[in-house]
Amino acid sequence: MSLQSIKYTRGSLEILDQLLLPVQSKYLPVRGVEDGWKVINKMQVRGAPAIAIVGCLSLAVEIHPEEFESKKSLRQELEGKLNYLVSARPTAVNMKIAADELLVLANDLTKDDDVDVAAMKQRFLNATEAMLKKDIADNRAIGAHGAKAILQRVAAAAGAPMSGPVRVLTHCNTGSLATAGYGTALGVVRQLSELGKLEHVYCTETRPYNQGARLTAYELVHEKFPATLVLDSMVAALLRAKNVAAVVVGADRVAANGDTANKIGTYQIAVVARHHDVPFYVAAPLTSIDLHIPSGDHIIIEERPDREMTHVGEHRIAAPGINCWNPAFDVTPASLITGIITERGVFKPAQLKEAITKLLET
Ligand SMILES: CSC[C@@H](O)[C@@H](O)C(=O)COP(=O)(O)O
Repeated sequence: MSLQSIKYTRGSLEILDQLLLPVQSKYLPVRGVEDGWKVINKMQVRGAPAIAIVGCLSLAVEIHPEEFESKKSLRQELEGKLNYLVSARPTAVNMKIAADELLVLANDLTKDDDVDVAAMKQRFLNATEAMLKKDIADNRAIGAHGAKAILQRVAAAAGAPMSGPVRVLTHCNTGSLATAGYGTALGVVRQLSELGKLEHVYCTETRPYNQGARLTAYELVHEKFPATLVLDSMVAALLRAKNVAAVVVGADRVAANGDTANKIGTYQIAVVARHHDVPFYVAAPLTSIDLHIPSGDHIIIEERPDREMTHVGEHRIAAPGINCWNPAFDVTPASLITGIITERGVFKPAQLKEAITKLLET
C-alpha cells in the first residue's frame, strides 16, 4: 500500500508530519483552519495538491460541529476562512483555485431558495471531501498519459515500434506524500513501473528542505522501485553518464503560456536537460494551471527562512554571519518544457491555454 499523507473521516483530519520523515512516522491532528494554516505554512504538509486538500478539509472539520444562523453567516465564514488559508503559502495555485470554486458553490447555494442552511453545509462538506477521490483519479490519469508520452517518444527516437524500460529523473517530492495519493510526476514513475517499463528512477536530494532525499527516496524505497538518490549538483553528470530517457517533475503553478513554477532547482535541471537533448516533462493536475496569469513573471515566489539553508535539523552547516537567499521555487520557461502532462492529456506549452480553455468549457 502506498503512503498516506492525509487521513480524513467526517469531523476528523490528521496529516503525516513531513518534517519528521523519514525518521519518524507521526500523524498530527488538524482540528480546524488555524491548525490547517500552520501545518501548511510550516511545511508539515506540502506539495501543491496536498496543500489545497488539507486546507479545505481543515475548514470542513471546523464547520462540521458548528451550527449557523443563516446561509449568509455560513457563506461569510467560508469566505473569510478560505481567504486566510490561501495566504498560508503563496506560490502553489491549487489552494486559491479550490477556494474560488468553493466560493462559487457557496454563492450559488446561498441564492438557491430550495436549499436550507443545513443542506448548504452538507453540500459544502461533500464538495471538500470529493477533492480526495478526485485527486487520486486525476493522478492515475496523469500517470497513464505521462508514461505513454515518454514511451512513445523513446520508441520514436529509436525508430522502434515500442520502447523498452526507461530511466527517468525526478526532482522534489510529487508522490503520495504531496497529494491525496499516487502522485503526479511520481505517478508517471509509478505507471511506468506498473507497465514493467521502469528500468530506474533517479531522484535529486532537493536542497535545502531535502524533499527528494527525505520524502521521495522514502516513497521509492517503500515501493521497492529501482531507485538512486543524487545530489542536485550531479544532474549534468547524471544526464551525460546514465542514459536518462526523460525528466519528469511536478508544478506549483503553470502560467497560461506554460512557464512553470516548481521547487527551486527545477529550472537548472531543465537547462541541463535541453543541453543533453533529454525531454523535460511537467506533470500537474488542471488545478495547478493558472490561466489568469499570462506568464511566469507574474508568479509570486515564496522565500523561506535562512535557517532552512544554514541548518540540517538542529545542526548548523553554514558559517555564522553569512547572508542567505532562499527562494523555495523557480520558474522554468515554457521554451524548455517538452510537454505538460495533465489528467486530460499531454500538451505542448504553446497549446496549453487554448486546450485547457476548451476543456473547461466542456
Ligand atoms: C505534486 S507536488 C508538485 C509540487 O508542489 C512539488 O514539485 C513542489 O515543488 C513542492 O514544494 P514544497 O515546497 O515541498 O511544497
